[in-house]
Amino acid sequence: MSKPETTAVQLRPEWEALSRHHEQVAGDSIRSLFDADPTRNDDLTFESGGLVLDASKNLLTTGTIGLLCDLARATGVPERIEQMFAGERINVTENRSVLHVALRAARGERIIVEGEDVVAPVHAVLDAMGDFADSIRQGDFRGHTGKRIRAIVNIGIGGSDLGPAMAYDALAAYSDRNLTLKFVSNVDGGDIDEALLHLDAEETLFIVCSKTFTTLETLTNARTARDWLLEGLGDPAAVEKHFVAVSTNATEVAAFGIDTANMFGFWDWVGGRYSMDSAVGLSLLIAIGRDGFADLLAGFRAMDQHFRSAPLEQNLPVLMGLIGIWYNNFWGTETHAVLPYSQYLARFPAYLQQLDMESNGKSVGLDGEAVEVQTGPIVWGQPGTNGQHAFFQLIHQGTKLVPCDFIGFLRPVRRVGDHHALLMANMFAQTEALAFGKSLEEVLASGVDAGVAPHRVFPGNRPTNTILAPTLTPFVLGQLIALYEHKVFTQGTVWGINSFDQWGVELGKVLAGRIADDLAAEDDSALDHDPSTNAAIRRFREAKSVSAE
Ligand SMILES: O=P(O)(O)OC[C@H]1O[C@](O)(CO)[C@@H](O)[C@@H]1O
Repeated sequence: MSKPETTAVQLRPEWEALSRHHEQVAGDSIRSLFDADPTRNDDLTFESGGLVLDASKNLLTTGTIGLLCDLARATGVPERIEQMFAGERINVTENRSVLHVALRAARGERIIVEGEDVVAPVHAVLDAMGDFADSIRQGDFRGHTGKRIRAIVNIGIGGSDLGPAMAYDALAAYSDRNLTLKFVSNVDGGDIDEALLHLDAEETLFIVCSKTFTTLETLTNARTARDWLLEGLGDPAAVEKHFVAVSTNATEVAAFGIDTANMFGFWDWVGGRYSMDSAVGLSLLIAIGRDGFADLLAGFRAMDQHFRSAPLEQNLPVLMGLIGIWYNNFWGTETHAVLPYSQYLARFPAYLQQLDMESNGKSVGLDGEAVEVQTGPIVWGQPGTNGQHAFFQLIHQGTKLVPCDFIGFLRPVRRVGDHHALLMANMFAQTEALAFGKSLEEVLASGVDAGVAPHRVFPGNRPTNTILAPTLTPFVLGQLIALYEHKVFTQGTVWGINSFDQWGVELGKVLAGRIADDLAAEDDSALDHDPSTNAAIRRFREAKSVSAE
């Protein structure tokens, strides 16, 4: 691996300029910023394809945005965007291109990587997925005993689970309600046990989804699913009609016993957490149909084009990335909350946790040296209004500064009474309360007892982004996901890290393999872990021998 020449970001004059700027503005409040410039939201509201970002309830000015964009230019964000779209091997530790943007390129577009167009094969797989989905939705594809497929179980984990699972919930209103979809990920047997509880083997299709097809959880669950199917149908030939695979690894798919004719492929230039718009989205495509999936891809594509072409000062993913850096690196915040005001997006924060934290949870730079600035934040969140009744207390009155993204929709997916207006009233109220708070004088003036008054003060000055979209459609979901994908890339570029590997997950996997052997071994004389781990293994072995008696 060649080590690029880089300047540590904290040594750049643009970083220094931001540090000085922070000292100058640290005493400002969001309230004082609005007092000084009552129309600042006009200058701090940005739009792309109907998606609106109002960044005015942040601890920043247009001057801050200018300085942050200078930093982005100095660290090569525009060049890195071009390198990604051109298929350069920017994932240097794995020597791979990073081309999830090719997954949503329009039919007929060409992206040439090492002499080969990658867009035509993408559309060949999409076409095969669409045909397969049609045959299931129309009842042409049948199970081993001739019954229609009515339940689909996606078996995968991480990027092979979170994306389709999140999007299936998000787009439930667009899904074929005659089909039941389940997502099984955890190696905890309870996951698959519960998922299979009310399913009929004759009507169930398993999609075994794994980029590598070597992942312990997925293969363990897939074997359990196969046993369950064979127990139900009694004929090994049934596997062919009830199992398909999504993978880059045909050899392992065949070794598992799935005919590679029933495999939907993708490529090593698609990272797991960037893969939901590849064949990894097969379960989703079956649920929402090929047109729905095409709309989703069009939404991704619209945001890709915006990211590639909009000036940095107007570029939504770049701005969200830079605002995150402003808090993470200059205000010292540790976490970032994502708060969708949509029950359909309940799993969006969990999806973003992998996208963001697996991408930017790094402490070594592209040059192999330790990074000396803070990198990726801890990402967390829950849908509104539920979060309000759980952890918003801390965001309003706690000692920690938590920058938040509030995501809402102008119209509901389906109107149910006046729920939507109440939902959105809450979202707007929260961002107002967080920004402007309620002073001691205001609390006292409202007649509150002086002894209790301090407890009822809202300090305000808590920063939020407001993201508004017309309504939650497949297109809008695609825009939102791509918005966050490119935000993460922007941040990784400024910090000088590789957002596309995940070596940090490996050690635990290796140790788990060794410990699984230890748990199954005849005796514990060979245990060679630390004393605490050895003791835990012994406790487990003892409990096992007691329950076996
Ligand atoms: O799709 P696979 O190869 O089963 O991997 C699943 C997940 O495991 C990880 O490698 C982390 O362990 C993720 O990056 C990936 O999305």
